[in-house]
Amino acid sequence: MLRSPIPRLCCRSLRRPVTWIINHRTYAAVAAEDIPVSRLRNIGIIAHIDAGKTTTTERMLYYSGYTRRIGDVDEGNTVMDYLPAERQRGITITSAAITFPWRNYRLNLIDTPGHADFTFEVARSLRVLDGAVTILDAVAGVEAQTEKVWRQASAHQIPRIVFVNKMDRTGAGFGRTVREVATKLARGGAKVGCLQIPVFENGVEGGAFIGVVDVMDGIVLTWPSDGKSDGRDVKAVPVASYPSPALQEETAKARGALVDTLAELDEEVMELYLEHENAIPTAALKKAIRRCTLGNTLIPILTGASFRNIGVQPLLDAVLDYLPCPADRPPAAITLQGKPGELDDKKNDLCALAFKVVHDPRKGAMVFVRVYSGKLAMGTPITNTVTVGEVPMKERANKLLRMYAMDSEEVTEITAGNIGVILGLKHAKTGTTIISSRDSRTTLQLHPIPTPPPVFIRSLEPTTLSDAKGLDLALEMALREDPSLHVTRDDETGQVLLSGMGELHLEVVRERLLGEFGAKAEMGDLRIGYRETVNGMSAEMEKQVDKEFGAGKRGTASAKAMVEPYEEEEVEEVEVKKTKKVSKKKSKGFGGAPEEMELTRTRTVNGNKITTIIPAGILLPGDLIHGEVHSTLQMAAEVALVRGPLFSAQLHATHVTVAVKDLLTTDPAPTLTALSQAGRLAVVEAIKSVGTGVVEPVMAVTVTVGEKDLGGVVGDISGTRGGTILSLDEDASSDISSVDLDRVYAPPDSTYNARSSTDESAQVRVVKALVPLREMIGYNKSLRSLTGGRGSFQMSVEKFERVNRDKEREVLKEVRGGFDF
Ligand SMILES: Nc1nc2c(ncn2[C@@H]2O[C@H](COP(=O)(O)OP(=O)(O)OP(=O)(O)O)[C@@H](O)[C@H]2O)c(=O)[nH]1
Repeated sequence: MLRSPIPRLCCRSLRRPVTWIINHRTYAAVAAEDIPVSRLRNIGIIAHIDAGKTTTTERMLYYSGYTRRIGDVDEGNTVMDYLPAERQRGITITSAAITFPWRNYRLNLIDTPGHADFTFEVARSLRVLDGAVTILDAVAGVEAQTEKVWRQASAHQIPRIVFVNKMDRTGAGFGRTVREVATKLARGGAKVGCLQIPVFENGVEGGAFIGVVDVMDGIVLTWPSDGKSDGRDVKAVPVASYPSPALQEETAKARGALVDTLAELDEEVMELYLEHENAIPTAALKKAIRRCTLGNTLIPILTGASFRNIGVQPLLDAVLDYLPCPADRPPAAITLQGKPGELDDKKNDLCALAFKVVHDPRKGAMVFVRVYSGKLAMGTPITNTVTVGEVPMKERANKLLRMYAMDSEEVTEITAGNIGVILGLKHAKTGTTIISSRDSRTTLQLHPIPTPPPVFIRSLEPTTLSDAKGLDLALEMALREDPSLHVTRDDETGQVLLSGMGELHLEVVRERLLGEFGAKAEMGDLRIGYRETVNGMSAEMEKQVDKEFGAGKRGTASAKAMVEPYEEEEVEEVEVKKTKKVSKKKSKGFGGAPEEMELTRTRTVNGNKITTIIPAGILLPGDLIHGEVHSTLQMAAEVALVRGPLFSAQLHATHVTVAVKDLLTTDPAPTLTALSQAGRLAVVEAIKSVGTGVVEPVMAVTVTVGEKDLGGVVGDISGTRGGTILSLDEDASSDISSVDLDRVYAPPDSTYNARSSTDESAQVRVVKALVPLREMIGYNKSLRSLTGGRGSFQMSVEKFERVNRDKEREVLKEVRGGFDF
């Protein structure tokens, strides 16, 4: 081990907490529009449900001077959880964005939900964040949803710091949690580094949790433990003068281990060590911590107890010191003309991503954007870009806001690296890329935000006929806000079917439709979102439509279609191909020469693949462009796939090929309408000709139980419920074997506080399994009786799977009724 004694303290380190006092000058400095990008931090707070994300965020707002009192989740008066449904339940549902100052930096912070039903909310926030703070409960350690959001953040290579919260609770274990981070979260050679160790009343030995040691600066930071303090009165004492030799010894060990880790990860530190031996300047080490964190090779770990107002200010410092500013991040990935590339953010052309839409009763649709390059000025005409072959939409950014959770401030521009809100947009929705209308790159797309497939359905009916319009309006708002919500209409019953990610998701949607959006409707029981899939490959079906669409507007077109089974792929793909040469023809009334080659476009939507074809030699009427014809066929196929012939369910894992056969009229609008109908009828016919079977959602289930309940829980899942156990205890995908725990530094856990690792009944075991959603009905109750109320579980959809004949019969019987979950 490299030796690194605690540095001799300079006055600067002792004065540090003074910078935690925010005054009005600091506020004005960071509110300025032209704040340098290096002083910006776009940060997310991510974790398992109840880890303390909102509690921590509320302290951050208080210490920054943004609020004058500390919001309390349990009393339902937080700034961040402002929806009535959130305050009532004490959980976060929608990620709130807030801007506040710390030192002379501006932080844009997003507090994300921890419940599995709202994972999409986390996914869309991660798209626009530069760094994240992962909060862990020191008693529960690394929980299932933390692992999930951690993986999501890893996919975007987002640098993270970990905050081990709730150190005041009995059973808290900092060392144990650090080791869990090393085994469950650290991937690809990344290492953990304790930037702090906890301080208890009796030093390291035990008593109440009162503070932390800043391992780098060698300062003990303590907070009053009387329960009355708001946490501003922090005491800073050099560890060398702190009356606990054990704490001094532990701090030296922690610092040595941190320097060791840095030397392993960072060449500069290794060189400095050779040069200075054991007196590497602290400033150089801190720079190395930043480099390694940004490179995702180091996971810095801090600790505290937000509820007791302990440890939040140093966490804010760490956000500034170790998490990236927008300029530290790699250029955003884009596609231009369907080809992948990187955004040139040095160019001053506007490029922004709409990552969230919220309907405010007074302000209307608020479109949250992150600006990646250039600047968005008030009143700018903007273009919502499209994929190849679609028509871009122009709108105007009438008003711009900077958000303070539910409050806002009007601004004149939003510059690169910043997050803000546009008011007055009618079309932009979650995932839309926005550029200036002067820019010709209308196919420039920042990577889309994928939406997960819905697995639960509830029907919805207006209370009276006159309430139908209000319900439609409310649904329109809900859909633009929440892309993980899907709405279909049952033509036969006139019912609206809402589908979503889980029971809680749909319940919250219901409350918002009826409460906030003022709809009057009855909601049916919860049902499983089964789907249909085609039984095989169909023959080519042809349909012609020859109709009058409005006075004198005749449209005649024919289309042909075929369907076949398809293995689902994860990412949306766009592909435009030209094939086969043919001779040219000209025809009066049609827009110029026919295309010489067949044009093919392929997309995956909703677990299905759709190929649209304009064969060579087809003449387009009027000024139609090929993209419009492709989009018409695409929409026709999508509509046909909404309802299968077996029980009117959404089709899944189906590849549709739909082609223009003939466009026989010269007026573009009615010709396209005729083509749309012909395309839909041809696809419906093709699906009917092969027939369909039932596919069911299969869930990834994580159950957390005590050691003594493990056998019963596993037996129930693999026996009664026909599930497949993937792993017992640790995450199957974690590379535990490659982590040498002897080389991971973590301080010993105080015997007073920590759960003993030999106490079998208290040992937590994690079961991971794949179980059909149908078999998870009533699981809440079963788990409660199997574990005496001590077990908990989470599930999210993993895949859809074809069911066998017997089960198909049962499902068909069942889809007419509801379930009691
Ligand atoms: N003892 C203790 N309790 C805490 C601490 N931090 C948060 N809590 C409590 O833990 C519960 C959950 O806290 P939240 O802040 O709502 O957790 P969250 O992670 O935001 O939860 P979701 O938004 O629902 O995912 C609340 O009852 C808090 O009072 C802490 O440091 N110590």
